[in-house]
Amino acid sequence: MSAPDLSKLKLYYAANPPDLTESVVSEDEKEETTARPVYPIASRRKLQWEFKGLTLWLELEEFNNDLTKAVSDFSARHNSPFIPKPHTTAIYGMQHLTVAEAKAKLHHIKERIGQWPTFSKPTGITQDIAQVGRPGQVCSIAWCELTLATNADHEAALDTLYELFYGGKYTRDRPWKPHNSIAYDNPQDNTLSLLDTVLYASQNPTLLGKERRVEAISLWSTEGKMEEWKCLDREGLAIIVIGASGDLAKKKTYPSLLSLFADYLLPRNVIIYGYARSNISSEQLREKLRPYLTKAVNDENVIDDFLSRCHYQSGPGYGDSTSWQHLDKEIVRFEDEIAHAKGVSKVNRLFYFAIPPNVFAETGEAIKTSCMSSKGFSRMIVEKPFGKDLESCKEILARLGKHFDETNLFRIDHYLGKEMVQNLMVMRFGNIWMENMMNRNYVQCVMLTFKEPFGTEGRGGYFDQYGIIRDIIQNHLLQVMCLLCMECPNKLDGIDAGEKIRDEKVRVLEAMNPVTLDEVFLGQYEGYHDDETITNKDSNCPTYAAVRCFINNPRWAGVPIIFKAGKALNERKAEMRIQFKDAPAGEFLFGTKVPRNELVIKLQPDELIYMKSNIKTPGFASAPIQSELQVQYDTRYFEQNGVSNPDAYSRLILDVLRGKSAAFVRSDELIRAWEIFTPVLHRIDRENVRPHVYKTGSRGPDEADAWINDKSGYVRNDDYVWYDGNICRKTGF
Ligand SMILES: NC(=O)C1=CN([C@@H]2O[C@H](COP(=O)(O)OP(=O)(O)OC[C@H]3O[C@@H](n4cnc5c(N)ncnc54)[C@H](OP(=O)(O)O)[C@@H]3O)[C@@H](O)[C@H]2O)C=CC1
Ligand SMILES: O=C1O[C@H](COP(=O)(O)O)[C@@H](O)[C@H](O)[C@H]1O
Repeated sequence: MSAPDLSKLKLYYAANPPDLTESVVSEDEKEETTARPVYPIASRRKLQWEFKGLTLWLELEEFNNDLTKAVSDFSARHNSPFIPKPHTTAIYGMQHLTVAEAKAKLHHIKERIGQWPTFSKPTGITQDIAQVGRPGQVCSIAWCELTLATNADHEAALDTLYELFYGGKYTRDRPWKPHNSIAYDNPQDNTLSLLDTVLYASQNPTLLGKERRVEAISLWSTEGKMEEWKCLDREGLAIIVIGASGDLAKKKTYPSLLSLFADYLLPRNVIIYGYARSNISSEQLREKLRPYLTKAVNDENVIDDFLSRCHYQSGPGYGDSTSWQHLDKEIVRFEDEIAHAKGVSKVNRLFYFAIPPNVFAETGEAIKTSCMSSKGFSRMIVEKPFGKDLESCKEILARLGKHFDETNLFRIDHYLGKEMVQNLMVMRFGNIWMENMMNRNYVQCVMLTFKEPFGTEGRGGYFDQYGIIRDIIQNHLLQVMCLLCMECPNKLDGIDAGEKIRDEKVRVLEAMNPVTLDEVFLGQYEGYHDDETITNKDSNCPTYAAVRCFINNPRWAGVPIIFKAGKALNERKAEMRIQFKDAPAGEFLFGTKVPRNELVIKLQPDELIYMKSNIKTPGFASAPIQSELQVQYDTRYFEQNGVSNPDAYSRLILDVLRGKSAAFVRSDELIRAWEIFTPVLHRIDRENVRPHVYKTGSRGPDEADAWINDKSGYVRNDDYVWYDGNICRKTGF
């Protein structure tokens, strides 16, 4: 994101700050005021204020934790107290309600207000000093805030809140002035400055450049000084990683949870239980996870803190209700502990199904009967592939659907959380050239590629039953293709945006015919059966596949779509490649065909977009030469800022915690995806179709390139390749 346009902001600095000697301060502070006229920063007095009663805070959506980070940076920089949670205050200091009464009312907010209207981008930055506060508050403080605009929807929501909490006995001043305070300070030796805040905001563009949703309304006891404030309705979280002994859990799930934890994106009151059949101890699990965690976060203290919250329980099976009852008891014990020690009354549960699909349904059923939360939501994240074919998918849908509604069931496809996939909306619909060229008039073929340099590596128990089409193509590549090829949804934001996007994806799938066997090319790497976790030593399980399909709609009719995926190949790579048709002037103008334009959107290992384009050979020569228009994310965005992209799983797990479902797979998408692939998968199994053998570490079976070129009309330009992190010609420039 570019730096915000600060010229549009109102910058407000109190023109005539009040005379501080007239401040209304609390009794105990008065003495101190007269005792110490000058204060070195290091031994600064506490703020001169005292609040009373209960307060309602709106906790706003954060972008990579930006508000929390701003609060923390400012308090460190100014040696001022840390605001316990970034917030916009909705009601100050209520003294007419007991905590129990207020809590009871709090739980009616959802039904009365539903979703609080989204706040527009901040409209100003304010630095001011106040001596007398609002009801319940006696204070003298300086502060810096991001000022938010209010409108009729916000005013109406706030009216409802007041009515709920005051029963119409208290008339509030209109209009409301919502704001996010990022720092408080002592007025006497206040070191906050407007300029400082403006500079900080300009270096942290999300602070001013984004709309924010209200994620939670929390109730605080704001009695006394800030350090004594206590959240009365803070949420806790129990995460249950099912299949904790497995490959996904160690490589992706736990490291992503750690990243969220390190970035303060998980509640501090969090506990993580692993569950699987393997008989290991919690300590053994921690030791197994540690090497993977150190790759995600470079701070041993944070890792130790995280691991101290990780526990493990084994059981005889995933549908074993006794094991789930036992786990439930453990979680309840945790809930009681934090309720007692920290006043946390709401504890959500997040169940992560990192297991093969054949045990999804029994797991869900056992959780439903024995391990649901009675104190918060219970959400399920279910991995792909969702079933093995159409029939099993429908069975799992039905069995899980009986117990969990769509708002609590998240079918994850982590490719939807990758930066370059999330970028597709803007790429496709924010660029006029892209919108105009992405159709059958210009595009020769679309190719979606997944390559991995390792084989099954102990995952044979799962992989041999599924194979590469079910593992990668039917879900990851198909999902990416839908986003790349779909029509423009009429919304990207707001409550129903997720449905609108998924409606468009389903339309693409509905325009595709089921794949037939002659549209499929299969391969298996040499030595596949040597993995001891593969019991069928004659297995025809494909570890490589190329598949051709078409999207039969006016935009794409006749354009071959190629999916290509393989394990144990020469490199790790995932990309979308759109090859355009020949430039008509090429041959008659330059005497030779010029290479075709190709738009490549690379998901990994690094994020990159380039358009292979023809330019004149630099210097005296004039012959066309292929070059590239390129954006490399690392050098363009990340290196100089010392940041990197959040990983796909972290993004998606966060979406689940926030109840956002747009990047998850809806049941009708799934059914259609299986309708497209099930007939050919059954035929491969039934007829024991033998795959072409290829060498480990190669580009795949020798015959694959010719098959793909024949099926797609793709012209490979071997002169010009991606090599060692750079695009280069093998000869010449
Ligand atoms: N590995 C990865 O990188 C990714 C995996 N996934 C998906 O995650 C899920 C799990 O994959 P992954 O962790 O790689 O696979 P694993 O083979 O490692 O399986 C995970 C755990 O499930 C249990 N398990 C394995 N096979 C069976 C079986 N036949 N019946 C019952 N339980 C079994 C094992 O635990 P125990 O024996 O201790 O009970 C194992 O530790 C799959 O659906 C996969 O598609 C998705 C994205 C990436
Ligand atoms: O879903 C899966 O994905 C991984 C590859 O994920 P990536 O993010 O590293 O590209 C793959 O290894 C695994 O077989 C599959 O189940």
